[in-house]
Amino acid sequence: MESLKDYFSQQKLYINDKLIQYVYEYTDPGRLQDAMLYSIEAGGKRLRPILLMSTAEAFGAEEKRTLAAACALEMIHTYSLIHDDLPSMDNDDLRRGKPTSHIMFDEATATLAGDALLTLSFQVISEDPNLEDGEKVYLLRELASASGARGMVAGQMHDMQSEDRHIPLHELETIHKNKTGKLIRFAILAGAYLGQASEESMDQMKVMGDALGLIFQIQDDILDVTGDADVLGKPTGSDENNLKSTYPKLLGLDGAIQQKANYVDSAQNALRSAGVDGTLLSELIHYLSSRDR
Ligand SMILES: CC(C)=CCC/C(C)=C/COP(=O)(O)OP(=O)(O)O
Ligand SMILES: C=C(C)CCOP(=O)(O)OP(=O)(O)O
Repeated sequence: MESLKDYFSQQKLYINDKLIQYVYEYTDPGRLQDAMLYSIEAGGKRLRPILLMSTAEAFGAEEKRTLAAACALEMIHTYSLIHDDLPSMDNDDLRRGKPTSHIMFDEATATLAGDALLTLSFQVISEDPNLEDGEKVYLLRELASASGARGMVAGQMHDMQSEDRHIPLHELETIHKNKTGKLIRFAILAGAYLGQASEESMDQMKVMGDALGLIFQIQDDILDVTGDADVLGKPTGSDENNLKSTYPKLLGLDGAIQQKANYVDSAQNALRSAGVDGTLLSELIHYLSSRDR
């Protein structure tokens, strides 16, 4: 197999082309389209669509059947970052190594570009010619649930409400499971579903998806303390500045690293039990837990 880096670059190109194609196909020239393209083209590792497509591949799904869900997921993720950076939320100036949308355009345009990416995500799944109607309903339901008022949006609300106060570890974990974990869980779930995984395999993949979401967020918290803003493409130290509770703050840096290692074990165990060729996914777990992203 080619190296993980080559695989990533190849998948990224493929996903980027399709994302841009969708924006042109479903929007008209003008400021809104410019703002949507600006954030989509600003970069980003495309981890969520890559996870979705890699899981689908492990279960033998045809690649063309995975692209709409993969791009929809990245659109929702990109919208969430645009809104997360707004002055009313984290008030950040830099994202993906570039000025944030509200700095480049203005606050109203950034809000609307986020709204348009969110709604476009549901449109591209619902109109995809490679999916059966039942599959579309499943994907739309799971994506809405992962991103909505009991998913990512709930996590963001809870996160904001926890600023400036000490919260216990179980509460921090609930925030992360919703804010970051649910989209990552969707990537794994949707990939396994499109590959027609058995019920038993789906159950294991859900466990893996939950663990991976926490691994991802713990690493993000760690990098906010130890990372390099130039490598990350966003400021470091913002959790400290916004007085946010994080794993390193609650457990200390070593404790956070240990907690992450526990979740890596759970994710790898669940993957082994899923009865699938998990070579690539296993490498991805390792990559997500260790990379200077
Ligand atoms: C509905 C909305 C707006 C959801 C935002 C979800 C999200 C994961 C934001 C980034 O979190 P972060 O602030 O911890 O990360 P970063 O350091 O990248 O800003
Ligand atoms: C959920 C969090 C912690 C925000 C950043 O996510 P990524 O690290 O995946 O950001 P991009 O590569 O997509 O910019």
